[in-house]
Amino acid sequence: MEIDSVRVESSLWIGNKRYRAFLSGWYFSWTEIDKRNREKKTISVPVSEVIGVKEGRVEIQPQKKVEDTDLDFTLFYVKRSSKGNGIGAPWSLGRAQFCCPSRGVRDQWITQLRTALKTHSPSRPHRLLVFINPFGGKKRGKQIFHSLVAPLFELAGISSHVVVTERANQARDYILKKDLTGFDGVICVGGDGMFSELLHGVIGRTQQEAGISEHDPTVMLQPCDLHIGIIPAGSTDCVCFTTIGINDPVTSTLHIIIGDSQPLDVCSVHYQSTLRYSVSMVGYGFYGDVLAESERHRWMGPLRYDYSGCMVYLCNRSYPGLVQYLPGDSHISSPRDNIRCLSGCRVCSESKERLFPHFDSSSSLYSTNVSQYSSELEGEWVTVEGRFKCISLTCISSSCPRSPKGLSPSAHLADGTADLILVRETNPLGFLTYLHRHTNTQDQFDLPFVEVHRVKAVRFSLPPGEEEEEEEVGEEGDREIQASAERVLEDPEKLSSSNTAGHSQQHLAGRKERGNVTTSRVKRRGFVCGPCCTKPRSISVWNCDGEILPHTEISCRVHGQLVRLFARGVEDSTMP
Ligand SMILES: CCCCCCCCCCCCC/C=C/[C@@H](O)[C@H](CO)NC(=O)CCCCCCCCCCCCCCC
Ligand SMILES: Nc1ncnc2c1ncn2[C@@H]1O[C@H](COP(=O)(O)OP(=O)(O)OP(=O)(O)O)[C@@H](O)[C@H]1O
Ligand SMILES: [Ca+2]
Repeated sequence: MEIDSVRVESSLWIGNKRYRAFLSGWYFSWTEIDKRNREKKTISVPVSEVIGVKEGRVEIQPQKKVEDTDLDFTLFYVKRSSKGNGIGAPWSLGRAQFCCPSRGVRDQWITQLRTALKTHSPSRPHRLLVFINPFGGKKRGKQIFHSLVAPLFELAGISSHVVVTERANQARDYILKKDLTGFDGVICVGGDGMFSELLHGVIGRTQQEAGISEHDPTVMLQPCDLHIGIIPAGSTDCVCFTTIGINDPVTSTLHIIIGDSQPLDVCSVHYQSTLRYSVSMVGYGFYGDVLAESERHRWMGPLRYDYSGCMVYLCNRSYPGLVQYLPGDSHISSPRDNIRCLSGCRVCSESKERLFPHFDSSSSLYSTNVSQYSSELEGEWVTVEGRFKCISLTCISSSCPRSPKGLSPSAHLADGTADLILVRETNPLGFLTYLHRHTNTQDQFDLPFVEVHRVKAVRFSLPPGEEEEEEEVGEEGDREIQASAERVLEDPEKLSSSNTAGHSQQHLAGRKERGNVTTSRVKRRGFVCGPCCTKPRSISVWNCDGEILPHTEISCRVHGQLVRLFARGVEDSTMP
């Protein structure tokens, strides 16, 4: 065995084949040598993608040693599959069982590889806090974690504290209130709703600790260090799909183990003092109605969205609205430039300096006392008024299995902007064409009734005469209205009988428990639509990452690179 300061090299055997193995710099590679000493196929693994090095011949699942000698060691690493879904390809656990010429060489290899791992992969997590939603998606969260994720964590030497949730918002509250010392990240096993809980917990906690009032829409929020990992087990899994390229639990687990880090833009959605965060979609009109309708059919599982999508489509509604937006810098990028945000994206990495001009890289601290208020909100607002089939705002492309290229295919994960898509009133065929283009290669923005803008902030209001009649109900607020809202939450069918002061209750078929419930009473006008809703309505609801917002007139603002995920963006499948 030859060892110098930059390179370790020796002959090794896999079965009866001889290999020349090298560890140099960032890579470990092994090349087959045939009987005539000719070099054949080489496998090369970046040290940062080594999952673990074990003595002996180790199998995983069940993790056990098979018959071996003290000449063997096993290397586990990230293996890329060539068969993808057209966007990303799954990763699996690669395994190579090497036999060394002597025990001394074996021990040297194990030591050298483990040292290289520590040096070249310093930001791996050691301890994780895992939340499993047993009811998300097809209700397979617990099984997915125990059969696919936990054995890989064990192999990589990661310990985890697992909480199986018993109610909605438990994960969010845990992160906000409990001692998180010693955890290097928080993981959810579930869908976009579970991710949203972690997002609210992590952002809220970071602001509390930094003494920042997150409810102030003008304040510069403190970026969060605690990484979030997503093991997909939900119905849409949009955030996982967009940030990794596939919704596959093993691929997500491997990204977590190697400590990948992907910054992500987050949109804050404000109405007076209420606040929600969104990453994948703030949608009004079609997507709001689909969500409201789908909550009535939760029992259908992931299919509820397709069923509700058809029902709402057949209703053919459009809604009046006044949209104002603050454009992003069109010199940097545009939603129609056909540049896809891929792993290592230039637009995103160049955004960091612009987003954090006061970042001190030597101490890794973000100085908020230089300017507590963001200059990002300066600029000229643009106003658009009209009737819309749907209005969607997305910080990322929002690709998902249903729509592999997403709501806005050229959106960036971490550029500090969101894409605002305005689909004006059109005939049913036109709207179907728009929807259908989410599933094929045609440009969904190349339609006369669709416009898209890259923005930093958005405000939505109802046109004069359609205003929302709001009445805020806080924790100490009007108990009577709150109780009536909760009745509606329990049984949306009660909508028609729950009129208060002459107004019908908003279509709130939402989740079981909400912090600081705020309910709005909204005038409903217009025509009575067909199959899915028997009530007249000219006001829709907002779908905020799968949560129905209790207000119509909202203002949104993008916070660039506010959180970090255990991900790296979509890898370019055209690269070798
Ligand atoms: C003709 C085929 C058209 C297919 C059109 C597919 C467009 C899909 C765009 C998906 C964008 C997802 C954005 C992510 C949102 C998540 O934060 C959120 C929580 O998980 N998910 C949803 O709100 C879930 C939203 C799910 C929306 C599903 C809409 C399905 C529409 C089906 C319309 C069929 C018309 C058929 C006419 C006969
Ligand atoms: N134990 C629980 N009981 C009831 N609801 C829960 C529980 N744990 C979590 N939740 C809530 O369930 C909601 C949906 O969960 P999740 O996002 O995991 O699945 P999904 O809705 O099927 O997927 P998607 O959000 O991708 O459409 C979340 O908003 C979460 O707050
Ligand atoms: Ca963005």
